[in-house]
Amino acid sequence: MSQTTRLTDGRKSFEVKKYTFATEVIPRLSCHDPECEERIANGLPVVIPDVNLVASARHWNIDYLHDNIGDGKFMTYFSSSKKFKYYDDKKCPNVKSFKKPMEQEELTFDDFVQKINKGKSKGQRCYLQQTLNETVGKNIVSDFLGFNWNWVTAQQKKNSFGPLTNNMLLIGQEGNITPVHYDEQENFFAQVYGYKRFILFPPEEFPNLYPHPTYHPCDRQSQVDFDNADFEKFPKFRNATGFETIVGPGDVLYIPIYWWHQVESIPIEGHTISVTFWYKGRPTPEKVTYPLNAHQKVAMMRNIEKMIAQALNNPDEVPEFMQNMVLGRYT
Ligand SMILES: O=C(O)CCC(=O)C(=O)O
Ligand SMILES: [Fe+2]
Repeated sequence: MSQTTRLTDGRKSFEVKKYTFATEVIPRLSCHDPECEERIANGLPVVIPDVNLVASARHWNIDYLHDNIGDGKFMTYFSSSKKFKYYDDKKCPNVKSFKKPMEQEELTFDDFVQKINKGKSKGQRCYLQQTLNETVGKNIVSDFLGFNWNWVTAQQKKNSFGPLTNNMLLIGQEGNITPVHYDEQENFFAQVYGYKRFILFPPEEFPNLYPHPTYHPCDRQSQVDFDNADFEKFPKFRNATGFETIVGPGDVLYIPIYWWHQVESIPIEGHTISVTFWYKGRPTPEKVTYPLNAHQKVAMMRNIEKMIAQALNNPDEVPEFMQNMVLGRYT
């Protein structure tokens, strides 16, 4: 029997799996609370329950979307486990031994609904992850226009975020897990339907979470499996300490750029619906201050890794090169 612990979204309480690492709770603060503004300005996560970012979509459910979302195609991932570990197709040739952890297919919404039902009998899970685009029907457009653009655009301006890159619609089956990874964008994550558990780690935790190399298809993902952590291979994972929360309908979680996150759809409402607001990061400041912060150092490591892989022009040569460069020399 695995151990469990209890977490709350501020209204309900949920029993969730207890992992090997300790966590603190991410604060839940009103959008009118100056501390909420401060956290966003300082690049710290916060759950905001009252900003009504996607209140105009509060009636979204599978049936409504089925009737209104239009005839566009929706990228859908299929996994024979609970985990949906993202990989970049373009980087697959870089690692010959790489086995794709999930399948992907572009489906109409109608096909997606049918696949959910069929997949259940085949023991396969689905996760729809599609940028909202111009193919959506007029009711969805109207709901979209009703998002709280005033608030989110004011945040973008105040915090000097770059442009909005996209709004991703996520529809997951209960129990689906997006394993721990970081993104290179700022994210206001809006929960529409059902509940999700978020486990976050700051960029300082990079050495404890052992990301795959940048040339690897699973770049930005941790190599550590929380359900089955290999402490021999990844000893510093013992030092990891995180933050966590549960978001429910109406909640917005600010996920700062380069913050690690694992996301778990809580088994309660059958499925979960979420919408992301992804923004490019702040521009590099004209006057850099030292010491660099963890997020700037991660960005620098990524650039150096990419430069080496490009200069060698052969991903197979990167591991030995990197090891020759540091092993036994900096310890
Ligand atoms: O909700 C999920 O399963 C993943 C979301 C995520 O990783 C993100 O919004 O950056
Ligand atoms: Fe993410």
